[in-house]
Amino acid sequence: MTSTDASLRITVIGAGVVGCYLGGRLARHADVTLVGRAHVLDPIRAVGLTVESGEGEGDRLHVPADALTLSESTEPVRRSDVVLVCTKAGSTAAATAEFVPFLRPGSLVVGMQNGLHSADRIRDDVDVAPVIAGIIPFNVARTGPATYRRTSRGEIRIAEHPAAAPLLRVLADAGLPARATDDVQAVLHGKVLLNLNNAVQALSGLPLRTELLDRDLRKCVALCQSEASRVFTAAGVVPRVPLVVPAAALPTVMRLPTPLFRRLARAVMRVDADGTSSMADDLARGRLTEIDELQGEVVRMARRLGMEAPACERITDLVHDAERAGESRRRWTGRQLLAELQRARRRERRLSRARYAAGRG
Ligand SMILES: NC(=O)C1=CN([C@@H]2O[C@H](COP(=O)(O)OP(=O)(O)OC[C@H]3O[C@@H](n4cnc5c(N)ncnc54)[C@H](OP(=O)(O)O)[C@@H]3O)[C@@H](O)[C@H]2O)C=CC1
Ligand SMILES: CC(C)(CO)C(=O)C(=O)O
Repeated sequence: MTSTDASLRITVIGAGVVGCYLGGRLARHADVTLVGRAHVLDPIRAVGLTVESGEGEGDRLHVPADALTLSESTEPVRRSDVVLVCTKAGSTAAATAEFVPFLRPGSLVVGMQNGLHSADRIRDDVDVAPVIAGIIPFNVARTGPATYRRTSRGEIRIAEHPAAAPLLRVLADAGLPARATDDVQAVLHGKVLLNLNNAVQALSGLPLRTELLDRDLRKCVALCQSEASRVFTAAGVVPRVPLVVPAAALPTVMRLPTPLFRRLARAVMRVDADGTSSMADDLARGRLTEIDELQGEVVRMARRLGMEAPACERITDLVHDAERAGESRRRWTGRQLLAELQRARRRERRLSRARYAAGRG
């Protein structure tokens, strides 16, 4: 532990793959409590928590169970300096309602979820403490009952706030590159651009690496990204993509459509052969996904601006279909999914020509 921040008390609300990875890395440098479900905490109670990055032996940490506080109730928030909210978007409101009664003035709440509005929504329900956004740019996978592996790289971003300084210090002590950002909206939008890949990967049912090696699936992601980029530009946002990735040469098979896609691919190509996105994980476990915060958010923004985002809209519908279908959901090949998105775009172009003609007639 560092002498300065050893006493920083951090509670993770929603200890799943991201929360356990962060908690495990931070445990030697802060007083960490993981609040989560029994199916996640019991294996940790039994054997301790292991976190690794797959980047060498030295990067594997074992945290004995008694070096953490593990709780199924949010009551430990009562003594927290920092609360990291790591639930999925759909569980955030309920989780916030559970921890807010224990929140003490002077603590800091950080919403770590993907999507644009997580911190804003938490802030609506919190009046005793500042609530800021944090962005996790890397992917984490559960590789054993109590083992969590970071499968790609990137620097955590935390919205600039004076109360965030101790958190940034312990993240650095824990070897988790992290930086304050003065334009968190730009980074949140940049992260959404990367996460547009999640739905394509989840619909394909392929591991991330295999998905990114499929030319047609890459085109599907690029279609969504180009729609989103147009919408974000129209909204006056210049997204900052939160990736710090060495410019490693990509496999030659990957002739990639956009510079943005190349950045995603460089990060993800370092992923384990069978790494998947958080959305695939949700579908596999029969849970609702975060699609409404990703492609769904692009569609909502587009509508507000009088624009269309047909590929994002079609993907949103397909992921909702997959949520409903459960195990019998369709696994889309690249060719099928690309044809589906191109059809949606052609349909939209026809409609827009008809609207234009009707407007002139
Ligand atoms: N996985 C990844 O690699 C990345 C994920 N993210 C983002 O981080 C966020 C978290 O993702 P991830 O870690 O994958 O999600 P997980 O589903 O793995 O973890 C969330 C955990 O929180 C639990 N939970 C929900 N509500 C409560 C509650 N009220 N009290 C206690 N526990 C609760 C969930 O249980 P239950 O399932 O029972 O609801 C689940 O176990 C998401 O927004 C995701 O998009 C960002 C970057 C990478
Ligand atoms: C895998 C990645 C990087 C994008 O698909 C991700 O951020 C996630 O799993 O949420």
